[in-house]
Amino acid sequence: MPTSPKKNVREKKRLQLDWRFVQRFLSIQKVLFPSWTSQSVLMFGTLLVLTLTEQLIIYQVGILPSQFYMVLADKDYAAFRNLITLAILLILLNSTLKSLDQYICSQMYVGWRQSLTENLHADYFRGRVYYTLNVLREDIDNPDQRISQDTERLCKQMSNMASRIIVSPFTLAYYTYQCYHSTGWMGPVSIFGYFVVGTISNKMLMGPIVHTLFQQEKLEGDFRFKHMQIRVNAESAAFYRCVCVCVMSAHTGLTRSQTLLSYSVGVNTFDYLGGFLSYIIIAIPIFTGIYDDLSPGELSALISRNAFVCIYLINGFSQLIDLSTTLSDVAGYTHRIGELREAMADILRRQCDYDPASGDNYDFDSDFNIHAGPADTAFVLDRLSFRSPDSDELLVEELSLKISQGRHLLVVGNTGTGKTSLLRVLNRLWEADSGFVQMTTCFGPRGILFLPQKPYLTDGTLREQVIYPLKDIYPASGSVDDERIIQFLELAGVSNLLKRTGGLDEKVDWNWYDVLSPGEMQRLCFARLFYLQPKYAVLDEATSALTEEAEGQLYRLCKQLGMTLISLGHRSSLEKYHDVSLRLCGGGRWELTTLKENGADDGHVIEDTGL
Ligand SMILES: Nc1ncnc2c1ncn2[C@@H]1O[C@H](COP(=O)(O)OP(=O)(O)OP(=O)(O)O)[C@@H](O)[C@H]1O
Repeated sequence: MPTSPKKNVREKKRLQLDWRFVQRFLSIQKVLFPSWTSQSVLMFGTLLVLTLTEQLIIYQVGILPSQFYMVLADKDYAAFRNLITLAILLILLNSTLKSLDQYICSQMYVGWRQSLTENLHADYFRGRVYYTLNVLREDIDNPDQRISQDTERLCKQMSNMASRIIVSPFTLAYYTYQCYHSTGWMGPVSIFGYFVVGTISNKMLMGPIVHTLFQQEKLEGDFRFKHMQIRVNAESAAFYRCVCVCVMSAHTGLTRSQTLLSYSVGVNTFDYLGGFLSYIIIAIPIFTGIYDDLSPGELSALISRNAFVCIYLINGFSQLIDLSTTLSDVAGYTHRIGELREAMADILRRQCDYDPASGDNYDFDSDFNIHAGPADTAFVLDRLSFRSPDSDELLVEELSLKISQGRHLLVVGNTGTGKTSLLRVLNRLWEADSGFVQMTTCFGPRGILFLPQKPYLTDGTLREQVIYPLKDIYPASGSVDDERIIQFLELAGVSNLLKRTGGLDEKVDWNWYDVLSPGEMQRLCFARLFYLQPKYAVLDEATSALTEEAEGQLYRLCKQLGMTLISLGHRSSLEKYHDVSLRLCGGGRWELTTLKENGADDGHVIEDTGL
């Protein structure tokens, strides 16, 4: 028996910098760097060359002061002039390289964000993954936020880290050598020891940050979602006069900044102590008399050079420690995105027996197992039983039924008895408990089209509303189509929209949901149905906001256009447009009855329209 998706809720583990983070991070890197010849790899290589060159220049700039000490002590004017020219050239070169480095980092950020978003979208919009994630799974909060904001922040942080991480091994190795050369083993050993102590204390302070970031992002998502709900349902909320979007996101922001406070005290202390350590290291060879034979000018030059080398080495380590702040953010975002990817892969494997890692293309329609069968049949249901996701009680038990062309079916029953759920099972949004659904017609504008209980409108022009889900003007010859669309808008009773929108192709600056009344929305959906003329129209209380008279007109039109109707509704007035009635009685029980002959009711509404 298939398990309910809601029972898949995984136990929440505390997320941190662990092996799971490494696995998730590497799997995201495979998306960002798909092959050795990919653009990201090329950019990364260029960045490596640039940052290394930049480091060579920085070294030259760093030892300039020691050369200045020498020439000033010797009062060598010609050498001083040459040194000034060299300094200006080096600084110009350095700033150019730095700007190029920043440019490549920002390009990498854009490229990474695009690749990762496309990769997430590919799975999110494959089959019915987005439905399962948003409606049925409770373990993945705010998938939309993970795809938009978290992806953006992850890519931004990684691009910020990129050049620093690339260059670290080289600078650390080079300056360790230079430090050893100037101070003997004491210098590098004390700096390494200092780094180890700093790393251990940072790791301890950083642990809670990854988890708080994860929690904060979750609450940020909930916060935005609440605002979005208010935005979409502003009028209903205003009637209730009860709007409360709590300040939860601000609250966790506070918790996180408290956690960050102790952490940044650690990082700052490490940075400042590092500055002093360099002088202690340089002081040792001076006080032990190693440099006693040098003149004051030579000693100043040496101290300056040594100070640069030691401070740069300490700075290299400090930067690594500073990077850990960014790393904790990267870990938080990586967990959120990694978790989403794993959940999507899991849904795809369960629902569609498809492995996204295989790289094959997945055809959602093939998922419906369209069987060769009688051409005049849409569904054959054989002993079908199903329940709602978080319930143990069957909504419908062992339902056997054939839905065929020309035999209009009305599904009735009390609220919550499972009428819409039957459609969900037919549409494979929910798994059946047992039994079998055989489909012989495909979903889509020409096969079976659903008009859901809540009308779905796009945010485009009036034409786009009518032709939805088709995207292009259909058929190719636009003018004929315009006539059809206008005629169907008239027949559906919403031709006034043409005036309000200013034409079929005028972009409107209002939200369709805010300005159309529920009845207008339902009528507009009927115009869509007339335009698409599917073989089967599934109408889920599609006329609930209309009068019985308007309902009658629209139903008769659908039948005259050759559609077979499968309707869900409460009104007894609907019976006269159907041949069979399926009553869901609750507790799994159902009754199938044949309704009396209704042909006489099909009055002529479309006369000589050529439709
Ligand atoms: N996503 C969901 N998760 C859990 N339970 C759900 C979900 N959607 C619906 N249900 C439950 O399944 C049951 C059947 O719902 P369904 O929408 O099929 O009712 P209906 O017969 O169409 O009712 P109505 O006449 O009000 O439209 C209800 O108890 C409902 O609360």
